[in-house]
Amino acid sequence: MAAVHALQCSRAALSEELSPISLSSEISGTCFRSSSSRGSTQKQYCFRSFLSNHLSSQLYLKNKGKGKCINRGSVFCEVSSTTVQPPSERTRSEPTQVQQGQGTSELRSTELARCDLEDSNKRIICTFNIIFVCAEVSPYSKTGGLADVCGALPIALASRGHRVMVVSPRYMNGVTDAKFAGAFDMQCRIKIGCFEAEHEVAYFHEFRAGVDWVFVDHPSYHRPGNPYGDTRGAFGDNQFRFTLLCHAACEAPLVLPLGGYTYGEKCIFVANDWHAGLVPILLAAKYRRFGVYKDARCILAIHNLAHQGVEPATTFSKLGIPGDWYGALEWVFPTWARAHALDKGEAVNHLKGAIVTADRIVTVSQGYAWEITTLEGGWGLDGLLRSRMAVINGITNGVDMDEWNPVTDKHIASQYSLDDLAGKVGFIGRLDYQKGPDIIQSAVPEFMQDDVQMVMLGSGDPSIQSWMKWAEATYNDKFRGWVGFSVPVAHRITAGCDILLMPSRFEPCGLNQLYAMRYGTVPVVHCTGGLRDTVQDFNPFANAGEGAGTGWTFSPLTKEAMLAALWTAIQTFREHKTSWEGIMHRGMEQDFSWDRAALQYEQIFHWSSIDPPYA
Ligand SMILES: Nc1ncnc2c1ncn2[C@@H]1O[C@H](COP(=O)(O)OP(=O)(O)O[C@H]2O[C@H](CO)[C@@H](O)[C@H](O)[C@H]2O)[C@@H](O)[C@H]1O
Repeated sequence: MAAVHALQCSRAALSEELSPISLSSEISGTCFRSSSSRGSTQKQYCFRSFLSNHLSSQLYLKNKGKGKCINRGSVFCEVSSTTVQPPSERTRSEPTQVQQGQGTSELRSTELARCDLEDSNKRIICTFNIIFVCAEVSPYSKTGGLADVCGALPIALASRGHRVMVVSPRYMNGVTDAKFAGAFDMQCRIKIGCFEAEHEVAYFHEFRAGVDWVFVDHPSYHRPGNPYGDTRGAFGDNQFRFTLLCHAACEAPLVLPLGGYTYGEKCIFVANDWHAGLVPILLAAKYRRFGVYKDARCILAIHNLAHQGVEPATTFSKLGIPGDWYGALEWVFPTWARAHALDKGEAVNHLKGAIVTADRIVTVSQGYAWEITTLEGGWGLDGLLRSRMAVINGITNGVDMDEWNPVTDKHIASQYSLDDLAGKVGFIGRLDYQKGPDIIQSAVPEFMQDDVQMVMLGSGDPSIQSWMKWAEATYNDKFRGWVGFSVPVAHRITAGCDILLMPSRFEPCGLNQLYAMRYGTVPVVHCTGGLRDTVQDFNPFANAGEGAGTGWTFSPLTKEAMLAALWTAIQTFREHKTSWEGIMHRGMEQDFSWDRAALQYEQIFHWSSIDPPYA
């Protein structure tokens, strides 16, 4: 009970900004700082990072002493009796599995077998030079989960002994510029030939948490708004801006003397989403054919297949890619998607280009790795993805344990109420088709009849934004809608609600349900993608009546199914307190640390370096 009390204490009240709803009121306490659960969680985490740092350096020294290390540039690689299965054997049967329509479970068990990382921890004794290329990275720039991943995974990899650089634009929007204050001009200028001109870019650099954070500076990154657009919509020159990023990222390991030494040619690039999609093509077309980057590899990390970077075919000649590589980016829309009779549907697709040239492909959960190879989840790329099935893996995202820690979270207050039995339900996310806010919209009139309170945070679709304002006015004592993007409010909602609702139509991984579980907030989610992988349905009868599961999943994605799951959850919250505490406990006890995912990424890097370059 003490632990649960501590958990309850850490469930802070929502912010003053969300008042006047009193989401939690009566009992206040300074609470969780003295919580025993906090102590143990922190200790375990510290011990794990200590152990992994210690192990990687020990292993390196040990093998160096035995003369087992080959120093290949800056990559130390053990020649060992490793039992890593050759990629061809490992993957031969997989496309067949999917074609035969075997279920997800078979596929998942194959994937799990491939990422048997308990074991790989013992046998992989390599360090890599790793270059992440991404359009946004937390805490410097963020609109969503891509930034969270690119801000945390590199640190986890660096703590395991790898040399890691993250390359992202230096956005100066007049509002969040101070976030880049620790990054200094490296006085290194290069000229990039693309879009019919030579464009000079500069590099800014900050070394933090063991990682080289490199920011590409160019006037096109200096404007109000977020990384992709402003209040009037997406920027019209995004293709140019991210083409520039890809070129600059490919040059960075060759030209930047970070800590006195360049990263050199022998590196592993991790190209994130379409914005970095030209990286594997450039490596092959611009560099490798002239003998540069012969030993480099590129992993494509797909966070969201719905965004592909599709532009008119005529833009190909501006990308700075040799003309004979047009086929890699070529994309033809199906007839039904063409605008008019003379429209030939010809386009270039940056993500498609990366899919056909990357050495390996990673998605952010195993469920999503399978979904993108299906007609329903492939967004037109399922055929191509099936053809590369042998090199696709799913690795579930982790959680930044420092940023999302209910024990030390500076954004949340400490008041809470054990007696407040009105279920508090929250939603955090972009207001767009993917996240299913329209399903919530359709359910709210019925849902508000119950003794519940609901808070939504997000921005996007103007019609949903206006509806949130309408709902707040209509159900003033029960509903709050916060239109905008606010990390502190996201933390407060995660901590203050009893239930987090995620009716996503598709969800490659989803981070909010992971954050929620870590904060003892119970997720109720649509059974799809990473949500299905990470939330286990509550079963009160499992474990000899002790119960099992960490939340509720519902399917199909309808108002009725969602309300049924919500009402079951709320009834459990009200009438079965012990079961509820069990669900909270099990959620909080899960290991969502990036250490686990970092191990799996290491395995992928290792496999990619066994195979010759794909393109
Ligand atoms: N209005 C708001 N104010 C403050 N914070 C807000 C906010 N709206 C969203 N956020 C924050 O942004 C992040 C969104 O995470 P998601 O997992 O939903 O990612 P997203 O769909 O953007 O990205 C894609 O990439 C990620 C990472 O791989 C995948 O998990 C995901 O499934 C995929 O769609 C969370 O940290 C959330 O708290």
